[in-house]
Amino acid sequence: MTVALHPSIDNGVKQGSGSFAGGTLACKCADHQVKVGVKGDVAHNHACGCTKCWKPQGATFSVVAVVPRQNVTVLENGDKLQIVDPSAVIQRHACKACGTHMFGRIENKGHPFYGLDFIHPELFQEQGSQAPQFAAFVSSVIESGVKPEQMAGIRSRLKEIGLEPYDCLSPALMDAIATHVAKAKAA
Ligand SMILES: N[C@@H](CCC(=O)N[C@@H](CSCO)C(=O)NCC(=O)O)C(=O)O
Ligand SMILES: [Zn+2]
Ligand SMILES: [Zn+2]
Repeated sequence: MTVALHPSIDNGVKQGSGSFAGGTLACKCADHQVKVGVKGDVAHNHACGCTKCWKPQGATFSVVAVVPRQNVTVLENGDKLQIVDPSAVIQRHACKACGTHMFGRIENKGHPFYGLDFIHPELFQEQGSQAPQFAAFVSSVIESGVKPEQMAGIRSRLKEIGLEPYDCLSPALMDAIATHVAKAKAA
């Protein structure tokens, strides 16, 4: 049986249109859905194995991407949003009724990713946003109950669908973080 990672990638990674102009994210409630508008395409889309990112029922990984925070607007039913963990670096604003994370925001102005919000592209009502590019925090799925002996199968399935597995972020993002830290130290 094929290893299940996340419903949006289990049948293969669908490439983005390359011209996604943005759209609306909707939560999983049957009515009074929380709706969040996003301008423009997402960036650095990835599968994330960490315990903090929201996953749909039964998924092992989340699929999460970033957008400039000024491109994110709560459109409807914002009164249903609450911050999951105010002490986390990424403050995830989730629907109180269905638990779906609508956007994650970094409020620490010194953080390397300050200015970017984390969103889940599968919640777009529209098609065509950037496809996942890699898999991050892969070893962290063990913290959610995956057995260590399942990891070889998970990593090989990720590679099979074109998502290079990393146990932190991708080298490009880790380099960006280190560059920010080095500049902050030098200042
Ligand atoms: N092993 C931990 C890792 C959690 C973690 O550090 N997650 C990253 C990536 S989230 C999106 O890529 C992170 O930056 N977290 C900050 C935060 O969540 O506030 C675990 O699995 O919990
Ligand atoms: Zn909801
Ligand atoms: Zn994560």
